[in-house]
Amino acid sequence: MFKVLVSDPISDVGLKSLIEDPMVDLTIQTGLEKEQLLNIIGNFDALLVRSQTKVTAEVINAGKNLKVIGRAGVGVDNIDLDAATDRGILVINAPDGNTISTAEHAFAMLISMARNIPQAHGKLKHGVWDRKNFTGVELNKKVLGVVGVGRIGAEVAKRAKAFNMDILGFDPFMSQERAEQLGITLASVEQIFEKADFVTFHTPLTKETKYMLDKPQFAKMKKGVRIVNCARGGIVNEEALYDAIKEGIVAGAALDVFEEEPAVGNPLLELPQLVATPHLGASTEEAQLNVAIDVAEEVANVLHGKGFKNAVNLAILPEEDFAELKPYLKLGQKLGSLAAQISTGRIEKLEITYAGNIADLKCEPLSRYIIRGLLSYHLADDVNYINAYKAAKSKHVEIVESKTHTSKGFANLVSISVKTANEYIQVAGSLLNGYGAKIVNINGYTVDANPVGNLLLAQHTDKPGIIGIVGTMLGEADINIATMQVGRKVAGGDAVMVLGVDKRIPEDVVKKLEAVSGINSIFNVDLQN
Ligand SMILES: NC(=O)C1=CN([C@@H]2O[C@H](COP(=O)(O)OP(=O)(O)OC[C@H]3O[C@@H](n4cnc5c(N)ncnc54)[C@H](O)[C@@H]3O)[C@@H](O)[C@H]2O)C=CC1
Ligand SMILES: O=C(O)CCC(=O)C(=O)O
Repeated sequence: MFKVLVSDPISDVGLKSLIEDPMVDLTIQTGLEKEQLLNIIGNFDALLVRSQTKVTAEVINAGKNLKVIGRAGVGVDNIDLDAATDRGILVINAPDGNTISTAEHAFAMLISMARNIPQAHGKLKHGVWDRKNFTGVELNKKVLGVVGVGRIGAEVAKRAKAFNMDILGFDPFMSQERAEQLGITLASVEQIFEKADFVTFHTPLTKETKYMLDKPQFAKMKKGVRIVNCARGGIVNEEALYDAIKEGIVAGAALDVFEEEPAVGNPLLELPQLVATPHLGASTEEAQLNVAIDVAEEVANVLHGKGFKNAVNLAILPEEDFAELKPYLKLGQKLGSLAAQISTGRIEKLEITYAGNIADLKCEPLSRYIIRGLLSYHLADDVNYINAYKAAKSKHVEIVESKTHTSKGFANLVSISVKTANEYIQVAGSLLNGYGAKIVNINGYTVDANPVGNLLLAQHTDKPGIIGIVGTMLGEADINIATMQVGRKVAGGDAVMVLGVDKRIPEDVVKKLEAVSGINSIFNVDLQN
């Protein structure tokens, strides 16, 4: 008998596959206090949650019998994935079932904000017939910027087309062809922020998207811009949004998500320009039924040892598949992440070459780690070891793998080339006997860098003084340089500098470094995870 606990309100019709399973003993107990959950979780093989239950490391460690955690929805930010992975507990989600509901909610928020519907409704309910203070704006012919054109962003764009809006879109994986299909003009995030009358966010919260709309970006926006965020709190910096509203840059904001939830007491709620809902994007009968069906079926499959589609972590790696490759896996993931962080433009193709003695191994598991490293920089937990090839296919990234015994003097060499719409990036790494994993080549320059922590990568002209200036600027910003590597092809030509630094370099320091004469580009690379 499998014991399954449902600890958040999840549609019971959707749970039918579990309720009717003779091998499943289902307990539905919502609103549990932390201590209550800790006391009972040890009895269960599976836990099903929405977003209220905080599945912390403490809960996971108390779940001695837990085999699977199911999230009825997309985001898994309420589940400690590392703790689950460490314990070999599979985490699955239901990414497709709430797309339409969330897109409709974002659109409802956009229209209510444009026409001041919640504010006017509130006044009328309190007996005030106010027709003077609620003049709105039309959507017709306005520029809508869609940041993140995945499942939900694409549905929002379709709806905006029906309202005759001009749509600018940015997504690191959106091709020209896909943009044309959706009637979207491809634009950079900077262009969107500068040109849009409305901006709506539909990305996950990642290191890259955290505070992507902040004070410097607000300063460049059109006066009177309106902002929608129905994705995740923290994509828009709330403090900066508050100031931008007060300064009259932002005419309205519609938020379904907040940096801290429940957002009761949030200062933004005091502003009349704010339209807010308490994380209701997926709260429709249809979405809740869909996600419940998806997650219940997947959990039942896992418990019965059958196949499943939507794993979020790497809990069940078949060890025998990768025993010999194990030392390379982290290196592979870091090479993928490095390539993602130093490339610009839509990723179109990933070529992986295994050279030297690694060419004799069955390298598919390593390729999965490389793909994961490359794609997860943008897709966060949506891509993992299990779905890596599928995620690449769904984002139209071509994967080409090859092997050779010619390894440029290294016993083993893992090289990856990433073709984007703008450029061609190459990085390579090796496991060096006695030294561990190293990045040994970046865009044709020989380097010797540890694939860990924070790196500063500068492409520059090989001339006296540059290294000193960089060192001084970092010193002034209180950033300690742990390691330093310089590579060049010819004296006086193009060169690359790779610095290992003890903490992430703030964006204002990066901007100053970019302005140094002789420095062509700067990348602030994070290889911590
Ligand atoms: N308010 C709510 O109740 C709900 C909120 N969500 C949120 O909406 C988000 C989007 O969901 P889906 O569309 O289903 O996910 P998705 O994975 O289909 O789309 C996300 C898109 O964001 C893109 N992206 C990543 N980094 C980016 C960047 N820096 N700039 C521009 N685009 C970037 C990705 O390439 C991807 O195409 C989820 O991550 C979740 O946090 C999802 C469902 C309900
Ligand atoms: O369960 C919910 O209502 C939250 C939905 C959500 O934010 C998600 O699926 O990412």
